Amino acid sequence: MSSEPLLRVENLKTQFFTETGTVRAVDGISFEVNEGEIVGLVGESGAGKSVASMSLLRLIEEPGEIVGGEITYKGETIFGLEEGPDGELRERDDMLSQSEMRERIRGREIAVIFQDPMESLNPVFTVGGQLREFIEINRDLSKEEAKTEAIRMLREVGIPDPEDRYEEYPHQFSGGMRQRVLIAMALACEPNLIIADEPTTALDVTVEGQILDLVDDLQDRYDTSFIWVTHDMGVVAEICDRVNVMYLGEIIEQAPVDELFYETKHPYTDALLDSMPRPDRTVGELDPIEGVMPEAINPPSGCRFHTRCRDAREVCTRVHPETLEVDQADGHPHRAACVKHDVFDVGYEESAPLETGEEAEGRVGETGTEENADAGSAVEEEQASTDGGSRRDRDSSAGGDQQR
Ligand SMILES: Nc1ncnc2c1ncn2[C@@H]1O[C@H](COP(=O)(O)OP(=O)(O)OP(=O)(O)O)[C@@H](O)[C@H]1O
Ligand code: NI
Repeated sequence: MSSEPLLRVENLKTQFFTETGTVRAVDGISFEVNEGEIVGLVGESGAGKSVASMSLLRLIEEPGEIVGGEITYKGETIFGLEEGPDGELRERDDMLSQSEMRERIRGREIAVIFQDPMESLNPVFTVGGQLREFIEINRDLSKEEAKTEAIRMLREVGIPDPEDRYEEYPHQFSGGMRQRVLIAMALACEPNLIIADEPTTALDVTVEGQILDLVDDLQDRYDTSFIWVTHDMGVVAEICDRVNVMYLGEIIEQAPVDELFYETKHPYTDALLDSMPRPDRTVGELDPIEGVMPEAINPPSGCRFHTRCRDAREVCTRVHPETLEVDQADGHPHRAACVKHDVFDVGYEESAPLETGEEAEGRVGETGTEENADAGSAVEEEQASTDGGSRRDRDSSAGGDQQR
């Protein structure tokens, strides 16, 4: 991509400082959103998708904090740190202020749609009234103009009889209709970017399909960019142009959508795809991912996925892989954080296969690992980390992070 991306996220880190320790919810993620793109953020529950989304709008609350990295939107700094005279990291001067975020960015430039419309809609006011007020405040229109615009938006997102439905309360709308209202609200200020955090998860498949079609259609017409958060690879396939796969606070694979599905480079993505219902397979063939995702408070050493990985070898317990470019597709990089790829060059081929999951329990898995022959020539050096440094020195107190 030649032009500057709309949004650029570099090495973003968000942590929660809890009584039991530091939760590294987002741990150094980098990605971009270009004009008019739908970019997926996919991963299991707890991967850090929502925390990442909220960080982009600086909506992280105590005990959470963005502790590192940079967020740039249209060349402006949403978040950025620099080293002060005392050597401490501090917020950069060019970082947008809280009031600029509130008045200029949130809603107007970057809007959010949440999973549960009932949390975003007030049950005691009419749907139309809430939409009208939102438009009135954010677009400096008169009450009458805002009402006309609200009805137009309701029609635009496929609410039948919008003049009548305008007067109704949220509980009189179905789940799918409420979600349409939230999409109308997000679109109302014609933002350049909409962050949608699992907005269709609570809906049945047919309604979900309708909403995804609607978004596709609106995206065409308004050229809005989206960050689409989901745990569902089916949704990713249907709607995304490019995808970021998250595991335990990290983006472990990043590629254009077809490339991700057909040229998968990370075993976790493979496992996610295998666990997804597909028309060419019966439900009986579904292969759920072994085990559960470990706690973000004390992630495994080395590659965080090694405890569940079919391809894990001894080296994976020691080397923490960066997310490196392993291929190109349609002018976009295909990045993956798995040392089995040659660019890592840490001795994966020579390393002894690990016994994980069912193999460790004595039942040999059908995915059986490759030849054992040359195993054992361990590689000592660790992959140098390009860690941008954290704002506070709290990192070291968290424990369980010996690999950095
Ligand atoms: N307020 C908080 N205090 C402490 N830990 C938190 C807080 N909010 C989130 N976390 C932790 O941050 C990690 C990432 O959570 P997040 O909600 O981003 O996951 P997610 O990928 O959105 O999952 P889901 O699919 O369930 O929505 C989890 O380990 C979670 O427990
Ligand atoms: Ni979430």
